[in-house]
Amino acid sequence: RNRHLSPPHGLHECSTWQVTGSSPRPVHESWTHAPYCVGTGNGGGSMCVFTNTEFNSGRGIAIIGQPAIVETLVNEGLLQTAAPETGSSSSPTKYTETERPGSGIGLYVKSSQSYKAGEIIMREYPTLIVASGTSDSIQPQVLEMLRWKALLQLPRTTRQGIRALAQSHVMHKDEIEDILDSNAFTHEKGGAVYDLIFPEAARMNHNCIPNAVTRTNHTTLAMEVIALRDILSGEEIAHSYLDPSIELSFGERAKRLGSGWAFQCKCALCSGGRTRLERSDKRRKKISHTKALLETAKGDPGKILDHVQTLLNLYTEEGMILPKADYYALAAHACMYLGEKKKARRYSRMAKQLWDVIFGEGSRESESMIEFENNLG
Ligand SMILES: C[S@@+](CC[C@H](N)C(=O)[O-])C[C@H]1O[C@@H](n2cnc3c(N)ncnc32)[C@H](O)[C@@H]1O
Repeated sequence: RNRHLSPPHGLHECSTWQVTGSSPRPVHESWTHAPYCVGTGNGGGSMCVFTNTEFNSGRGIAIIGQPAIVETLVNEGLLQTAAPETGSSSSPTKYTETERPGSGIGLYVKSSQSYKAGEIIMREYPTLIVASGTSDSIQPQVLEMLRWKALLQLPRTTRQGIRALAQSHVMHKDEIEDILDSNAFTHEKGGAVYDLIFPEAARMNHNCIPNAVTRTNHTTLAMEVIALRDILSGEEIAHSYLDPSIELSFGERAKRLGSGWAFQCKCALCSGGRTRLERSDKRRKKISHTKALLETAKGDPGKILDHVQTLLNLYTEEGMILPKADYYALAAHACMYLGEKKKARRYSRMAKQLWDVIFGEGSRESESMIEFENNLG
């Protein structure tokens, strides 16, 4: 499916971002329009459009899905807004949308502004949700009609914002389907998959060496974009549409981005010339090879530490930040087995620092490193 891939395992989990507010309102009071339903023809089920135009200070939200799934989402707190979005007075933006040839609109840090590693760049609530299974259990024309119904029920500004998003214009696709394919973020929750439209976050371009990462709140399905490293004035804010924990060569990335999103990548690495690309491909191959060696080193902390240090150096040279967290943690454990407490503590802190960024402070991953340090004595 042509979607922003799910972030690497567990990345969507956000255990620290607590939702405040009262208990959810009854489901029947949640919508400003009567739910619009069609039978799916599969065992008498139905697929509906649920819309609340007042949600999120009048930006609105429309959801396409089976009533039971949507009811569960609402009961779990979907319609509670937990924290201000960026762009509000309490959270002004330090980035701006700029159009550049080759990659269209992207998000760039404003002049004399910057982000620190771990800083929240953007927080946004979804405006359109398509619940999983929807496309498998319903005729394409009916689904197309439901998508249009959902869009047309949204407030005009929101609708215009969604229709202004990028499209691939390939294969005479339906407009809304094309917008979803080019812009939706996928989130998994309770065995279901949701395609989510965040009109602002959707302006983020792909980069093969991302400086930002996204995480989605499990309850509200709001998305946060976090700086993976310091991002300076004028720099583009970009995340990876591909799973950054897999080292793909330039050719493989080009193939996946072409078939998934129908574009040729113009990020600094991909347009940086042959020498740079060849070096990167070689390094990524070496990373894969070292990972394979690591698999064979099980039970030998000395060897594990050697391979992990090689990997960490290669990731640093390549500018890849996200995959390092797991290896910092592994290095910490290897050092502990080798009796090198000081080094173990250092690696453990590096793992925690990165997991704080990726999953949030207080996340299971970050807490595990605190426990590790406590057990070190
Ligand atoms: C989610 S949108 C990103 C925002 C988009 N540039 C816009 O103008 O709204 C995805 C589309 O942006 C373009 N794009 C994203 N990353 C790119 C990159 N690294 N190089 C070239 N085009 C890119 C492609 O057209 C892609 O289908």
